[in-house]
Amino acid sequence: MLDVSQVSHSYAAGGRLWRKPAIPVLQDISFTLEPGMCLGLLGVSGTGKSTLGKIILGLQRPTAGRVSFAGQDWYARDRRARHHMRREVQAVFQDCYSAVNPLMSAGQIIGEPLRNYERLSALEQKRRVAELLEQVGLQASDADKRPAAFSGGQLQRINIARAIALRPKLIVLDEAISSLDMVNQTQILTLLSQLRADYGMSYLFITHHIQAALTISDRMLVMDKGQIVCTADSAAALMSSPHPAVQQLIAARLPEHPSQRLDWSSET
Ligand SMILES: Nc1ncnc2c1ncn2[C@@H]1O[C@H](COP(=O)(O)OP(=O)(O)OP(=O)(O)O)[C@@H](O)[C@H]1O
Repeated sequence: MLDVSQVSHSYAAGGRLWRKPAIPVLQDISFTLEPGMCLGLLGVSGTGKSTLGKIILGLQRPTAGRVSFAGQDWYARDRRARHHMRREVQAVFQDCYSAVNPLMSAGQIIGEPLRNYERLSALEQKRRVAELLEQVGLQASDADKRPAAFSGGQLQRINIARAIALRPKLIVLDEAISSLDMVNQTQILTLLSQLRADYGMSYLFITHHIQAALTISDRMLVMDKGQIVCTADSAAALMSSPHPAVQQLIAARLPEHPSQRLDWSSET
């Protein structure tokens, strides 16, 4: 469904008097994502995960390579076709507060993609928003509240409701749980797993949080300095990788007390 082929990207370095060489951020990235699958994209800060996420969302044209979705090249299509493609690929970002307009109600936020893509009567729109709110564990009566009235976890549920409103085929979740406390992280992961089971959507789950990736992903890719350095289909395969980038992610999440450490090597 999603085919990322030999994607490389460099950012222009600027420079006032003379042009500095561009800074390479991604090098020769290739992978596929099948329908209904969750692919975890792991790496420490600055490895290029968000840049890759933006390229996959159609927001950043790569310097080289091809991204195709359902057989269509994202960056070769005309504007109208891209408008249609955007319906199928949605996103949830880390900062749940800046992702919403503080002056809009939750109902307006969730209803925005429906207004853009579907011609619903006011009554039908209200019914769909109420349904979406309930699907993400909120209440229909929350539709009238503004973002300031919600906690971070609740607001991220609203962002998820907006992302699933059009029943997309793929959701790019870029550090979508990273700013939440542990209880909310667990609850949102459970919600995402449930929604995927219900609707068969695919996820690209971008994170530096190895436990979260292991919880939700069918396959994991680890990036280091703009390259994929490890591909793993199980926790055991990931945890046994000797690559320093993987070991760094593992070490970053180990609890201080040895008795609390999990024996990942026995997991499949
Ligand atoms: N618009 C931009 N212009 C120039 N350089 C950029 C731009 N966006 C990102 N970069 C640089 O590209 C590199 C990769 O950034 P990116 O945000 O993709 O990494 P990341 O793995 O998602 O990191 P983080 O988890 O901290 O967001 C970094 O060195 C960053 O400074």
